[in-house]
Amino acid sequence: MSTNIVWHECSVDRLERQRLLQQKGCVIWITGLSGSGKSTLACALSRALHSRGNLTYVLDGDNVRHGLNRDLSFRAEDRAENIRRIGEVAKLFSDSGIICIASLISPYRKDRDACRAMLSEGNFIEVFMDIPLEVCEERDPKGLYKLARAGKIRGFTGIDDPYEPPLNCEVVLQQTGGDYASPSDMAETVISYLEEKGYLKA
Ligand SMILES: Nc1ncnc2c1ncn2[C@@H]1O[C@H](COP(=O)(O)OS(=O)(=O)O)[C@@H](OP(=O)(O)O)[C@H]1O
Ligand SMILES: Nc1ncnc2c1ncn2[C@@H]1O[C@H](COP(=O)(O)OP(=O)(O)O)[C@@H](O)[C@H]1O
Repeated sequence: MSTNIVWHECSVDRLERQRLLQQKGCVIWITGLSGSGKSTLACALSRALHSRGNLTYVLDGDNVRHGLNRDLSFRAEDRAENIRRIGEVAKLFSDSGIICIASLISPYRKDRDACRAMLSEGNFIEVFMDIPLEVCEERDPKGLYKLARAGKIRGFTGIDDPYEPPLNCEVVLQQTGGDYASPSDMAETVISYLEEKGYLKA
């Protein structure tokens, strides 16, 4: 525990950074099962916003586990710590004025809500990839569901570990008609939300 520490204020503040970037910093938190399309959406969204002149940064669970979170496993306490750390880093990015896109399973509602509580009202935009387990399992791009079904991976989300869907999130992406929206259509849905809420201007 850190004790005897005092916050040091800097004269260059969030508003000035946002004015420089002509946008508002925020966190877009993409949650969903493995294979639901979180990373694909994160990259499509980052690309689409970048093309419009908006500065973004993607924090992908898989990628952050290669460095900052390499010491964490997939048991509940370690997932909670993974989410907490990514939440704290995302908060710093949003304070810098950047649109931070965090894409990680983040299976527990309590952990996601704790990240929401770190940010000011409105600055945590939760996006739920509402894709059924059967579809994710059918996609299985890394072959992990197959390993989990064979008992070669224990505690795999959706198979023998829980996923708690959001109850009240800002954006839900799901099947429309008989088909799934393309990643770029999904990115446009999120961008429309950001535009409507005024994040894409200072
Ligand atoms: N046991 C278990 N359960 C779920 N996922 C597993 C597991 N073991 C490894 N993987 C791979 O790790 C990726 C998920 O990492 P995250 O940091 O997003 O997970 S979490 O938010 O801490 O739950 C996840 O990546 P995505 O498929 O992109 O979601 C998997 O490739
Ligand atoms: N909107 C989509 N429609 C159809 N397939 C998709 C869509 N988004 C992603 N995919 C495919 O689903 C698989 C999993 O996507 P990925 O982004 O890696 O998911 P996650 O990060 O949630 O594990 C990949 O093979 C990807 O090409």
